[in-house]
Amino acid sequence: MASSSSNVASAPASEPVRAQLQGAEADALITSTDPEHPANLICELCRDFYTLGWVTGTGGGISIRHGKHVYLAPSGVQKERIKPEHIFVLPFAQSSVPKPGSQRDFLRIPTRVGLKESACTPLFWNAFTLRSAGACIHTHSQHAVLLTLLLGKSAKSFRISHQEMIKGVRLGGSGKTLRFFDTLEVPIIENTADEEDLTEGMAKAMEEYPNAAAILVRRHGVYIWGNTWEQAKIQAECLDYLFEMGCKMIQAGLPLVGDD
Ligand SMILES: CSC[C@@H](O)[C@@H](O)C(=O)COP(=O)(O)O
Ligand SMILES: [Zn+2]
Repeated sequence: MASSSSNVASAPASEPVRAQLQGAEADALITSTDPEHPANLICELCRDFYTLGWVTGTGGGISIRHGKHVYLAPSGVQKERIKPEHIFVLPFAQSSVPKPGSQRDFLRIPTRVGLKESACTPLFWNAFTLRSAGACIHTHSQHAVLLTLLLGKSAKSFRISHQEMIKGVRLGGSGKTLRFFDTLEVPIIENTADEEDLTEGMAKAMEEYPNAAAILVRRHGVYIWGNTWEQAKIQAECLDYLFEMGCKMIQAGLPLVGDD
C-alpha cells in the first residue's frame, strides 16, 4: 500500500480507527539528535552490518522495540543508505501483529510514496512477543547460509561446543549467558518463497527450542534477537563467528561437539 494520508481517509467504515499519526507529530517519533535513538541507530547499524556482508542487496535488517514503539526499515531498499525519515513506527501490542502490506495500525509511515515496511516485520514480531526481545537482527551472512548447506538437508539444528565465543550467547537469546562447557544449539528451518511465510515456522522452532538464541533459515540466513539492541548485536557477532567456525570445522573434518 502506498504511503499517504489517503490511507486514513479511504478506510472502510467497518475497519477499526487507525492510529496513524501525521506530519510533525509522526516525524517527532523519528527525529532526535541522540545517536542512540532507534531511528538513528537502525541507519547506523545497517551501515555497519552492510560492511560485514550481512545486509547486502537490500536483504536483512534490524528492528528495535523501544518502550511502546517498534521501529522498522522499509522493504526492498538499500539498507545501508536508509535515513531516519524512511523509518516506519508501529505501536507494540501483543494483539497487533502487523499483517504484511497492511499499514492500518502503523503510527508512522514515511512520506516517500511507495515505501512499504520490511517483509521481515512478522518475523521480528516473533522475537518481540515470544522472547520479549528489545531488538531482532536478520542477516544474509554467507557463514549462516553455507553452514545450513554443509550440515545437510536432514539437519534440524546446528550444535557446537567448547568454543569461547559460546559465552557471548544467552539462553533463549534473553536469559543468562552460556558457559564454555555448554553446547550451543540453533534450530534450522526451511526457506519459503516469501519472507513473511517463514513466520509460523520460526515461531514453531522458537517454541520447540526455548533455549535457542536464533533461528537459521536454510539457504537464506538467520534471525537473532536480544533484550536490547546491544545484546542482539553482540549475539549476532558471536553467532556469526561460530557459524563461520562451524563451516571451517566441517570442511576440515573436525567434530563440532566435544574437545577432541
Ligand atoms: C535480496 S531480497 C531479500 C528479501 O526478500 C528478504 O529475504 C529480506 O531479508 C529483506 O526483506 P525486506 O522486505 O527488504 O526488508
Ligand atoms: Zn531475508
